[in-house]
This record gives sequence, structure tokens and C-alpha cells, in this order.
Amino acid sequence: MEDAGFCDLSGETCTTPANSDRYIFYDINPPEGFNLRRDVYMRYAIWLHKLQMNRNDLNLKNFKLVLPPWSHLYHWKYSEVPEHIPWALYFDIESLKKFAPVIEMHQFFSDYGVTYKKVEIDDVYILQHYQDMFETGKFKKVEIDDVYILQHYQDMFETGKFEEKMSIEDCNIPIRVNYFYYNNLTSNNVRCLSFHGHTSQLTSILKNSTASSFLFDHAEVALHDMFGDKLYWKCRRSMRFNRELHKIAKKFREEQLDADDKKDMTILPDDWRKEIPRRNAIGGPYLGIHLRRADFVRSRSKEIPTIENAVKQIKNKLYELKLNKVFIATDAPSNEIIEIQSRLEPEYTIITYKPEDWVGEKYKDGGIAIIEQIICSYARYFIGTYESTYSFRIQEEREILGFPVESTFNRLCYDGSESCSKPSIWKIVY
Ligand SMILES: C[C@@H]1O[C@H](OP(=O)(O)OP(=O)(O)OC[C@H]2O[C@@H](n3cnc4c(=O)[nH]c(N)nc43)[C@H](O)[C@@H]2O)[C@@H](O)[C@H](O)[C@@H]1O
Repeated sequence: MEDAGFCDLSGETCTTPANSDRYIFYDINPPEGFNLRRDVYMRYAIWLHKLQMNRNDLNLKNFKLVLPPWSHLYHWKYSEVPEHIPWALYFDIESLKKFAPVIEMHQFFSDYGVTYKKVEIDDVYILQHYQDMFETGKFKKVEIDDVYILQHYQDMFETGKFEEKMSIEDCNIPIRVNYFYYNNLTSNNVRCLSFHGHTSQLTSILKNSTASSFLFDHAEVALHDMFGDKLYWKCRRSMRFNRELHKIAKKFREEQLDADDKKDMTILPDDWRKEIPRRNAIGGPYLGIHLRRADFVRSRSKEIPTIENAVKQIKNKLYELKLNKVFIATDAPSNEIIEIQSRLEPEYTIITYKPEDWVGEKYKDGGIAIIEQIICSYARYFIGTYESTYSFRIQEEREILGFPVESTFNRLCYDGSESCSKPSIWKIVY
């Protein structure tokens, strides 16, 4: 791989090139899960989309958004350390690019002439450090010009007075030394930015700087410019999953759940830009459930049902809809799944997704969770878990597919409250 020509003479430290592409990185509070991260991506993709459309200030048009690899997510198991999973494993990058100027981290490194071992699986690259680099400690360093760690204004919570503002202040959260679990990705210029407001407010930082690369850490502190408008949904629609994940889910839906996309009216055009408003999707002849357990059992015990009660609600809905199959997406341990089975069968058929070995190896926890989300998205009726972002993303997918609202915005109620409030309805806008 050729050096891009902006490293120091020793070639060990590289900084960003002037007057060419400029890069925006963002990172998120480590415990946040995959589906909240998808929402934070949208805030930055929409911002970059707007910058690219900017006709008045040409300097703002050159920015690229670097997609942070899916490394060390709190809820996932990883086979190797460090493992940097690129977005292409889960998303259709060409589809994302039709909305915002995004690049993968490995492309950024490659632009910088940094050598990583690329392991190619189909057309997806997994980046690994060369083992000898660990042994010799010889890494070529990449320095990000300006790092801003976003933090909340302490006093806003105390006074309850929320107004749009930002200012450099002392840090009230820990500072990282390296970024994205790359030992060689650092910065000499790290500041804490107390922030309240919308993501586009950050534009003034770009305008007042000649730096070429910026990292916004704790990016989740910045809010959506506008939640649920046309642009929001364009961005959301561009977030199509990797085609192979769709293929795996489709085969499963057809073989196990009698789905037929033509009959079920769930066919979308190949390009999200060709989608049109509609509400005539029927969905496969099964009930889709997202039953979030794991950490929710501890942290949200008052808001989610017991297994016994969840099964009661599932049975009632199956009876009402005259369906006999239920697909359950869940992170529940196997003993709870066995309990659900024993309470539902033989009256009803319960289906869960068990990946073939190659699927598990290639797509890991993240891919399996996505396949289950897709299967729920194509169901005749969906019931999710209260305040789970995993359920929210399924609801959005169903809005894109054109389901009637009543078949989508439903939740499992907690014990003793069989008619609990419905989740907020966020209808698609074109
Ligand atoms: C309370 C908060 O809840 C947030 O979770 P919440 O919004 O449900 O949504 P996620 O952040 O996506 O859930 C975290 C992870 O749990 C796994 N998971 C959840 N549900 C399922 C499922 O039905 N099937 C499979 N296969 N995997 C599932 C999946 O790996 C997902 O990335 C957390 O991200 C926060 O850290 C925090 O714990």
C-alpha cells in the first residue's frame, strides 16, 4: 500500500493533509448498544448530508463521515481482541452513500497509508493489526487534529433551563488516550465541549478551524436536528441492511413461517430512493414478538412482563388474529425459551431463529440480532418491548415496508396492566 505522503520523515506519525478531504469521526458512550448507536449515526449522517448540500461555503462540502467499527460492544461476544467489525458486515454501504458521504475506517487508514492486515470475507473487509506490530510495538501513528468530548451542562439539569449553547470547559468525564480501540489512533488536541442542542450546531466548530480531522466523542449528547421529518426518514431509509442478511432472513421466513413477499405485499424497490408512500403491507402469517430479557430483567423489572404473563398476552393476540405461529426474537436464556415453549405448545407453534454455523461465525451476535429484527419486521403483527431501541428499529422498518400503524406500535404490558399505554407512534414521512 502506498503512503499518502503526509507522514513525517520517519514515516511513523501521520497527520491530516491540508486542502483535501476532511474527516469527521464520532464515538459513543461505551455501554450504549447497537440500536441506539444506529440512531446516533443518523444525527451525524444528516448533519453531513446538510454540509454536502451547502452551496454557500465550499469548505464545508469536503467532509467525510468515518463509520466507527463495531468494536467491543457491551452486549456482544467477540472472538478476537481487538476486533474491528466494519459497517459493511451489517449495512449496505452503497445505500448509505446515497444519503451521506460516509467511508469505512479501513478506507480512512488506507487513505493515510497505514498498514493493516485486511481479511476479506466476500466483499467485506475485517481489519486486524499485524501481529508483529504488537510484538515490536511499531505502529504508524495517526493523529486526529481536533478531538471534542461532548458533555452535558451540569447546571441545566439543576436549573431545568435548557437552551441551545456550547462552550469549552473543564472535563467532567474521563478522556480516552486512543480511539476506537486502535493503539495508533490518537490526538494531541483534546478538549471538552459542554453542549446542549442539535447536531448542526457543531458546524461553527468546523467553520472556525482549518483542521482536517475532527472527532466528536460522546456524540450522543448532540440531539437530532429534527426528529421524524422527511430528512430523518430519508436517512433512515438509506440504512438498508447487508443484502445477504436479508437473504438469510427471507429463506427462513419462507421455510419456517410460510411467508411469501408477493402475497404479503412486502416487496421494496432495490433503491430506497424509489420507495413510495403506502399502507398496504399484509405481512407473513405469523405474529412477531420482541421479548427483551437479559439486562432488562434487572434494570426494567417494573416495565416488562414475567414470562408467564408475556405468554398470556401472546396467546390472546394469536387467538384474536386467528394465527397459529409466533416468531419470538429474544435475548432470553435457553431456560426461559423452554418455559415459553412449554406454556405455548402444543396449542400454538413457537419459532425462534437458530443460525447455521457459518452464519454465526460470519455475522456474530450483531448479525443474528439483525436477522431476528428483519423477521419481526415482516410479520403480520408486531409486539415489542417497552423502551427497547431494538423494538423501535423494527417499528421503523415496518413503517418503511408500509404496514398499517395499528399492526406495529404495540408493546408487551407489564404484569397486572393488560391494557398499558401504547408506545409513541412515529409515522413515516415522505
Ligand atoms: C437499558 C438499555 O437498553 C439498551 O438495549 P435496547 O434498547 O433493548 O437495544 P439494543 O441496544 O440494541 O440491545 C442490545 C443488544 O442486545 C441484543 N438483543 C436484544 N434483543 C435481542 C433479540 O431479540 N435477539 C437477539 N439475537 N439479540 C437481542 C442485541 O445484541 C443488541 O445489540 C442497551 O443498549 C443499553 O445499554 C441499556 O442496557
